[in-house]
Amino acid sequence: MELAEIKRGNIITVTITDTAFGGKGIAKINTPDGDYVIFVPNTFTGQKVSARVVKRRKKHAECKLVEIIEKSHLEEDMPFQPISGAPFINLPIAVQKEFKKDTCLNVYKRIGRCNNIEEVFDKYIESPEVFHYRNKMEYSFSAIGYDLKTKEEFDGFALGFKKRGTWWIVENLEKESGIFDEEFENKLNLIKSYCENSGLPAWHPPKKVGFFRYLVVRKSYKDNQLLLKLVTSDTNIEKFDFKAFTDFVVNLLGDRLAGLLHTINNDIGDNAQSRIGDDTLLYGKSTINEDLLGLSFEISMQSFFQTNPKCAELLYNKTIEYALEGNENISDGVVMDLFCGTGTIGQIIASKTNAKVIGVDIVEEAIENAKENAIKNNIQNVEFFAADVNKFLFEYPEYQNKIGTIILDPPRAGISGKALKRVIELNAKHIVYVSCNPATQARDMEDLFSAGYELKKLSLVDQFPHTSHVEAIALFQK
Ligand SMILES: C[S@@+](CC[C@H](N)C(=O)[O-])C[C@H]1O[C@@H](n2cnc3c(N)ncnc32)[C@H](O)[C@@H]1O
Repeated sequence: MELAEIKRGNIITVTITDTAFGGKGIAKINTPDGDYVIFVPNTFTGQKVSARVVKRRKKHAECKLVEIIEKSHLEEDMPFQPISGAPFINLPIAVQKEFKKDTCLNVYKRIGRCNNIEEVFDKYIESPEVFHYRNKMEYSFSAIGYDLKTKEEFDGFALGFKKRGTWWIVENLEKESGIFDEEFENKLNLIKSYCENSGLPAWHPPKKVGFFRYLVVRKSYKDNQLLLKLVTSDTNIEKFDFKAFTDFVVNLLGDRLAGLLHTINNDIGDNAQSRIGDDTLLYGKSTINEDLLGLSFEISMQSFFQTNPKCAELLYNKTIEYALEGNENISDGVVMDLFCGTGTIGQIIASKTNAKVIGVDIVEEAIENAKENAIKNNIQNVEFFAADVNKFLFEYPEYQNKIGTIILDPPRAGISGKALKRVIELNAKHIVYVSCNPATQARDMEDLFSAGYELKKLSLVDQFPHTSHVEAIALFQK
């Protein structure tokens, strides 16, 4: 290929020769000035792909994957429908492990300037279940579909996942994806047909009109039950028979249906906000139960709960091991569980020690769940606050020098600079930093090192098989 073909908007064909952190495939063009590098996310060494150029720079270009033309020699055939959320499902798990481990450790060296990462690296924890491991899925409706057989777009009614690289086209899920509940996904087509036959239209993302928007499903592995939420706009809502829809879903899922919710959302964006709104309970209950490490958790639709619960037990075991390591006097100080979600980590620590534990999360529903869960688990030495972490630490300066241990588990974007500064001011001796994004965790390492913390141990957990994502647990001490 010629360098002249690398123009914004052009579709190019390249062979991937290497894979970088985050599942970014790399292709190269030889030029008299050295290699020109082309990045194509969600591709792997050995694949021949077509990709759209989205950014052209002097030495490299960023592209979006359009299609995989030829599989990599490393890939195997799988009986699942390929979806954009599981781009590496055809790669053996051992190959995924090697690339995740190598690229993550490299990020800690490059961004975190952590030159002894190999020495402090503790364990790569594999997911106990490689397939059907997720406990939550979000399916989109769209009036613009993509037929996987004819490889053509169609106007009509689709329910499934977004086509790679688009926010407006949906590929119908004709058979299960291999990462969520097999029985449910094989019935999704029936839900799609029911909705389509109602005569109301699927959402048209570019025009921002239509009725059916999302179907969100949460699964309890403990009870083998499903909690569903249908998100619609309110356009012509009076024409939709919710009673008949409820009867249909009850009939379809039988005892497996824990509850069915409906949410109206007229938000024109295509973000997480578009899935939330005031819920109406159409059937059953609005929460499901899950057991983790002997504790019981009630979870609502909005509350964060680790998406791979069997692997989360291993993640939490390692987190607790790090929190207790060289920390015999943990019960003398306060333990803070920042970004606590439904309070899982805080409750496990509280159940194993006499320490006073404080949990903070911004989602009020999650904190409500956390409080109820603590009562249910008969844990008294824990207190939960619904607040922004930064504001909470600002409003409660009295905790400074009283905190022995901090657990940090921020969302993918990481902790804000301001909040990290406040965490550092708390002057805790032990920080266990759990992260679903090693890049932002590595970024924050520099500040922790400058504040006198040393990275003692780091483990990676394969919470998300078949994606480029990996969870990391780092133990810092001073
Ligand atoms: C990765 S989850 C961690 C959840 C929990 N530790 C667990 O394992 O279940 C990140 C959490 O951070 C919360 N969050 C995001 N931004 C926040 C903020 N500014 N202040 C407090 N919590 C926040 C989210 O609601 C979410 O529950």
